[in-house]
Amino acid sequence: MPQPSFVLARDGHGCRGEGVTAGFDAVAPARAALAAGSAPVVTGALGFDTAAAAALTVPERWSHSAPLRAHPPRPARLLAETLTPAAEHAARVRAALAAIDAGTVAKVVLARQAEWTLESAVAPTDLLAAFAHIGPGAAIFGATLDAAPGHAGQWLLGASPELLVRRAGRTVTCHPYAGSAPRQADPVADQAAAQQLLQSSKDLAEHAFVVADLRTRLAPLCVEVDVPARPVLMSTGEMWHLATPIRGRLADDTVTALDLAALLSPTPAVGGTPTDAATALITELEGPREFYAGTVGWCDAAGDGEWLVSIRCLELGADHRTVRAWAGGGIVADSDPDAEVAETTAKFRTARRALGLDPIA
Ligand SMILES: C=C(O[C@H]1C=CC=C(C(=O)O)[C@@H]1O)C(=O)O
Repeated sequence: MPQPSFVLARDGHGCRGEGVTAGFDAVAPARAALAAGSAPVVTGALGFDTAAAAALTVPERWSHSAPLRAHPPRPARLLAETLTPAAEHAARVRAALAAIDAGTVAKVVLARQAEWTLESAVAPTDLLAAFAHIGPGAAIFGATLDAAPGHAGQWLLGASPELLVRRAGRTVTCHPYAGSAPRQADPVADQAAAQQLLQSSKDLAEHAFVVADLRTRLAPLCVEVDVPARPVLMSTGEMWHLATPIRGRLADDTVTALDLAALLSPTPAVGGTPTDAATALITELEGPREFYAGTVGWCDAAGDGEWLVSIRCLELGADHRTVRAWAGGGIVADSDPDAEVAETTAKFRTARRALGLDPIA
C-alpha cells in the first residue's frame, strides 16, 4: 500500500491522503486553493500559536472509508528522556492560580513537555497502527508536517478523543472535552472516579469555559446552536472526561470546515479564558507548543471536513527516533497543583503506550 501523507480514522475507518501535490504554511493560501478549485481537499495541522506556521498539504490521492490497520505497539527502548519536572509543573500551576486570583485569567491550560530518544527508528505507519490498537474512544490521526518551515520529514501522530469541529453541509458539530479523571484498574474504583468527576464542581467549571467559548464563537455564524445543559461522561483507555455534544446550523454555507477550525482553535480546552491573556501566560510559563494543542484535520472543496484538537499526540522527528510530546490540564480557581501533575502523567500514557514505552513513574 502506498505511504499516506494524512490519516484520520475512527473505529478502523476514515479518510486517507497519499502523496502531496502542494503545501501551504498558512490558512489563507489553502483556503484560496480550495475556493479556486485547484485543491480538491486540504489536509494537515495548525499549531497552537495561531500566528505560527501551519502544515497544510494537498494530497495526490484522497479516499474515504480507508481501513486503518491496528497492531499492538512493539516494545521500545529509550536512549534519553527529558520531561518537565513535577515540581516545575506544580510551580507553574501555582503561578496560574496567582494569575486567576489577580483576575488576569479565569482558566488556563498548562502542559508538561517530554522529549524521548528511541533506540530504534519507528515508522509513522507503525505508530498509526499502534495508536489504533490502544485508542478506544479516540480518533486516530497522522499528518506530515513537511509544509511547515523547519519541519521537513516530521509527523504529528496521535489518538485524540476531542472533535474540534465537523462540518457536513450546513450542519456543524463540536464535541469539546474538559474535566478529567485518570482511569483506575479496579472496575469499582473506576466507576467511582467517573461518578465523582460528573459531580466535581471544579471540573464542571473547567468544562463550562469551553462550552461558553464555543457557543459565543458559533452564535454569529449559525441560525441555531444546540448546547445541552450538562456534560456527559466519555472515556479513553487512560482517562474519564466531561464532554458536551454541540450542534449548529450554519447561516452561510460558504463558511468551510477549515474556516471553522481556524476560528475556533485554540478553545479553552487547551488555551484558556480570556483566550489572549491565557495564551500569553502559557507562552511565558511553557515556551512554544508547536503543533500540540492546535488542530489536525481536512477540508474538501465543498467546505465539508473534520478537525480534531491535537492532544494525546506526539511529534515524530525526521530521524523517526526523536519524539516530542506534551500533556496538559485546565487550571481553574480550585485546582490542586499535585493533582494537576498526576493528570499530566496519566495523559502522557497514550503516547507512551503507542511508542511501546512503560508509563512515567
Ligand atoms: C489539554 C489536554 O486535554 C484537554 C482535553 C480534555 C480534558 C482536559 C482537562 O481536563 O484539562 C483538557 O482540557 C491534554 O490532553 O493535553
